[in-house]
Amino acid sequence: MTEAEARAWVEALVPRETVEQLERLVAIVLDEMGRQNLIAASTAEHIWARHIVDSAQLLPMAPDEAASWIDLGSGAGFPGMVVAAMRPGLHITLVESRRKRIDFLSGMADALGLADRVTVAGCRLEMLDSAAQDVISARAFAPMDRLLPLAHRFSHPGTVWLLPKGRSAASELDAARASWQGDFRIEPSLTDPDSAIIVATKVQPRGRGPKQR
Ligand SMILES: C[S@@+](CC[C@H](N)C(=O)[O-])C[C@H]1O[C@@H](n2cnc3c(N)ncnc32)[C@H](O)[C@@H]1O
Repeated sequence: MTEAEARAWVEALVPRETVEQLERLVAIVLDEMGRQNLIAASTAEHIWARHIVDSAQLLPMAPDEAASWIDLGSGAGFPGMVVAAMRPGLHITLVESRRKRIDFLSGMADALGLADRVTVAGCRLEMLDSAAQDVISARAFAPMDRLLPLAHRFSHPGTVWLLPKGRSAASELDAARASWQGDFRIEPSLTDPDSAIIVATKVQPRGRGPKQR
């Protein structure tokens, strides 16, 4: 997907004000790159395809009625801040443990006018109080067999898990299935033929009955 195609894809999906908000997000991330390594430098020239659309492509996979979303290891705000900009009505928690990135995310939420719907949880996920969420996302955070035990306490029986992965999607899923059950599927990525998104629901440890909300 070229940068022009990526922008056109976004423009077809959201109103002009949201596109402008995403333009500000892009400018803020690129400006911060002089101070900290938020995204791989090689991807900066392709930020609309590699980061904006790569994040936004999760939205159609999330239920329309979702009201809460937690993004694990948000880094520069991908995918969580993009989702917050594109889906009004959602409350999003961005979990990030590195001080400079926490400050960056808080500043960006303020600058984009999203601070009332975005909570930056500036701590390690392991330290965050449990709170069930309708959607859990995590891009480049941890392999599934480490992520599911860490994050399962943020789920309820209807939670949708959206996990962008590289080539490892199928092998990670196989490994996780040894200890976890649920409805799992792998969706192709729009932005990279070598990548995929694991979509999961009803995730629970093997051998345990349905978890009560
Ligand atoms: C490889 S980066 C990915 C960032 C972003 N999701 C993306 O795809 O561009 C992983 C991020 O997770 C954060 N992180 C790693 N372990 C964490 C933990 N246990 N709790 C919270 N954040 C964590 C790191 O500080 C880093 O910003």
